[in-house]
Amino acid sequence: MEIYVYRLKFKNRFRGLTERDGLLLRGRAGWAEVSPFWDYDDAVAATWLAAGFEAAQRGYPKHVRNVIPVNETIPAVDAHTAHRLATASTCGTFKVKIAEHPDSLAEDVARLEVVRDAQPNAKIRVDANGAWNVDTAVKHILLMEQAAGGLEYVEQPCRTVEDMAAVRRRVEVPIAADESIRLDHAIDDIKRKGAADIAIVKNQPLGGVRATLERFASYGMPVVVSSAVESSVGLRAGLALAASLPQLPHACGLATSRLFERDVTADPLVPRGGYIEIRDVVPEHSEAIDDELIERWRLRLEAMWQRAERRGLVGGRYTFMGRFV
Ligand SMILES: O=C(O)CCC(=O)c1ccccc1C(=O)O
Ligand SMILES: [Mg+2]
Repeated sequence: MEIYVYRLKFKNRFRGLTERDGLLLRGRAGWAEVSPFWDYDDAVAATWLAAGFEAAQRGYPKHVRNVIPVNETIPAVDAHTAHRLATASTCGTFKVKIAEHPDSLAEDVARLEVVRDAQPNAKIRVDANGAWNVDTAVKHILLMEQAAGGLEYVEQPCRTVEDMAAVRRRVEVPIAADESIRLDHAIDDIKRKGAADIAIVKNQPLGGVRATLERFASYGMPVVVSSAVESSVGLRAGLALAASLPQLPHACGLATSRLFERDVTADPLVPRGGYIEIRDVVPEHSEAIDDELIERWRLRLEAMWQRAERRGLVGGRYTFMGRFV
């Protein structure tokens, strides 16, 4: 297996980041991505590695559909930019990032109003990334529901399962769990406490397509497959997961390629008419990468590979090829 480092630039700041970097794996079955964020430790990163290793060596399980409905992702940008992004989109569902800083309510409301103005018939969902306490969540959700003229769901309004459950009892808008699943692996607690209506699932943090599919039956609620803002190589794995689920009642959060200035391919996985068609992706581009970043990835890969090997998630040998060109 050959492993390369890639780097891409965001058009607008996303999750506080201006760029995205990670590893591209070429295995027996094809290309795959491993791109844990830098704030994750080696134990967490090993699970992300398992997802990419499996995809590169074994490919993906059988699909039950070839096109995946997706949401447009509107980052926490100013109202003018949000309006432009929403107008340009062919998607029937919009996910609007909100609550990016403590005083963001007025900006959040304005962003939702312009998205609704640009897309009168679309479904709109919001993602608070766990920012609120229970009272703030209840208050803001009601205001945002008004601003958006209805919300499909609110993703992770509070950080803890208890608070999510409390909010869910007090608002009618459905609640989706993301960080509670992807970081805390608390699906059993979510079910026990009645904390969510929908589960957000992400391929890399959950350890790959097969591991996530196996767990799906026990979730007991609809799932939405979302990206970890990967390159099109990583998005391809998310599409494979969405394509293998027995039911897919909601649009998936996989339309994130356009958040980059330029993807790893000139033919990226972007929606047409609100759907992404599934196909393999062969990378041919990365932004320039300095030696220091290459060295950081080389060391991190060694550490996560050791961890994953001890857990029986990877095997054999790899060749670290350095920067991808
Ligand atoms: O779901 C989407 O539309 C985009 C993906 C996304 O928002 C995201 C991307 C990287 C890390 C966290 C998140 C998140 O859903 O919170
Ligand atoms: Mg989220």
